[in-house]
Amino acid sequence: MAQVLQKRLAFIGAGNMANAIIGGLRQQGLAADLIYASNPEASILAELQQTYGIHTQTSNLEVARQAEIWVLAVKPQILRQVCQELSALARQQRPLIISIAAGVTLEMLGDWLGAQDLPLIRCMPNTPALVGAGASGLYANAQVTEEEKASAQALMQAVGISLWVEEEALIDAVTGISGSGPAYFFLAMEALAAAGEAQGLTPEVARQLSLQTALGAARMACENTVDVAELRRRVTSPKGTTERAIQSFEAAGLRQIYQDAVQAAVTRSQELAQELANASK
Ligand SMILES: NC(=O)C1=CN([C@@H]2O[C@H](COP(=O)(O)OP(=O)(O)OC[C@H]3O[C@@H](n4cnc5c(N)ncnc54)[C@H](OP(=O)(O)O)[C@@H]3O)[C@@H](O)[C@H]2O)C=CC1
Ligand SMILES: O=C(O)[C@@H]1CCC=N1
Repeated sequence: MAQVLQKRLAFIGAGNMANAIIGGLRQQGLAADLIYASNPEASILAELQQTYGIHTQTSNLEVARQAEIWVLAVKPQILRQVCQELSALARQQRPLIISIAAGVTLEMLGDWLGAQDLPLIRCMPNTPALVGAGASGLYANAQVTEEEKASAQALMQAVGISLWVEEEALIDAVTGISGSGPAYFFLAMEALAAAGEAQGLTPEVARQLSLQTALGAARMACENTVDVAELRRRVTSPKGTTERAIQSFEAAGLRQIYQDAVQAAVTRSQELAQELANASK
């Protein structure tokens, strides 16, 4: 965090993911004065300004001009246009540019920014950054210095864990596991609460039991040195209730369901890259 504290950050695009990172950074005590954000919609910026006290502008260029680190946080389909808008400034100012867009490769970013020799990082964060429990994967191009890597690492570590991957293509895997992953667990919580209602619990009791169980299990898994499979076994009494439930999950092919779902997300990330490459031609 100390490294990042000295750098000004510009978030280009202030939607869900930028909000989560900014909120997490503010909660961790990063000075509001060091954070800038741009978005076309002024009302979104007014809310951000009010909640977090950061600098906001509708102009991407104005915000980018202020910062040493740019976080490109627009939808993949908008990123080309945004990069082209920022390309001259990027070449003149040479900030560290971190893209969080799913599917957009470093090569595409370089093309769109008009230079392949800019320091670029692909980062795949997730929304639990908002509560300091994010998980990010990072990959840097050869132009990124060790000091810049440390800044990116410090930035993302301020809002959770941050891990480097060895090949750029593995960012697609990170997207399928942790980028999209919070939604998988939210779905599990929804489904467990619905099952509770089906068993006669009130919606509120079912919701609270489902959420607290998810929180408790996640905390035990993260805070314990014991393997998760062993934690599961400790809940599963021989001939007891959990055993029946786990048998039901296994019979329904839950492990394969996870493999297929992650593969679907990874494939979509690769498809996005292809679609964006085709659109650039
Ligand atoms: N949401 C998530 O959990 C994760 C998202 N990501 C990646 O983060 C990126 C953003 O996703 P997310 O936050 O969900 O999307 P959002 O749509 O919530 O945020 C994108 C923001 O960019 C704004 N925007 C649109 N055009 C421009 C422009 N020309 N210049 C500046 N800002 C613009 C949008 O404004 P408006 O709404 O007014 O158009 C919107 O507020 C994506 O590339 C996604 O792949 C990565 C990891 C996780
Ligand atoms: O759904 C998406 O495409 C983005 C990327 C990872 C999470 N949300």
